[in-house]
Amino acid sequence: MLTIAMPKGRIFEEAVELLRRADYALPPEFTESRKLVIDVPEENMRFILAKPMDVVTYVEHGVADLGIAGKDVLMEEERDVYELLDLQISRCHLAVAGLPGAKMNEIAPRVATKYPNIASTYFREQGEQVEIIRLNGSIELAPLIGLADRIVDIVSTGRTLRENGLVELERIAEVTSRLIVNPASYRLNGGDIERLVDRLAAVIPQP
Ligand SMILES: Nc1ncnc2c1ncn2[C@@H]1O[C@H](COP(=O)(O)OP(=O)(O)OP(=O)(O)O)[C@@H](O)[C@H]1O
Ligand SMILES: O=P(O)(O)OC[C@H]1O[C@H](OP(=O)(O)OP(=O)(O)O)[C@H](O)[C@@H]1O
Repeated sequence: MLTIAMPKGRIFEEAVELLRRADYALPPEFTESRKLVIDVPEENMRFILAKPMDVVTYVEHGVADLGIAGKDVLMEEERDVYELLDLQISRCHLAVAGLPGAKMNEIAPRVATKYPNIASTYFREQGEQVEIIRLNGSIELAPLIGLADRIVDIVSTGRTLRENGLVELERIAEVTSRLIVNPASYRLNGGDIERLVDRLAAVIPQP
């Protein structure tokens, strides 16, 4: 049996839709219950529903064979998992943003983000030394109230930036969700996993 860690939240619906398009008969309880472990015996599969940032942890520890995770999450923490497939869902990008015209503080430049590793690598590569301030959400607030000069965050429609009077300054990376696998499980269950990959690959929307 294959165990798949699914990200709750905004990726979930698109991921379920993709699996259904690939002909996986997911029961209604998938979208209609609060259950966190859902067995689909007809497919010899078990799904666990986790926070998006935690999916990689379940897969790395081998309690899930496979998982679906945003490229942003995979970039932020180097984990011992393989990326098998770009699912082309939940498309967005990572960007640097700030108040229009506002310069970085020359003495103590600060960047607020939910992605401290991505942000510090990016600014280091630009040759800029900045202090990274980690926040858990509402990142756009930071420049508005003077906590930071810049933010590094996800941009999708651009609405949150716009409605808060911020502008995108630099694009860091494109983000879509990926199918990831535990390396040991891949060696053990290669055949089953390849069949799943083939079924998904056949229905992935073209970029
Ligand atoms: N507009 C968006 N904002 C944030 N994440 C997005 C967006 N569009 C797609 N994504 C993808 O969705 C994932 C985040 O999903 P979600 O917002 O449900 O989780 P979360 O922010 O970790 O959870 P929570 O808000 O409950 O802390 C990201 O890792 C990213 O890959
Ligand atoms: O470009 P947009 O379509 O406006 O989407 C981008 C926003 O969505 C995410 O926040 P989320 O809704 O996850 O809330 P959060 O601030 O709690 O992270 C992200 O952190 C941005 O704030």
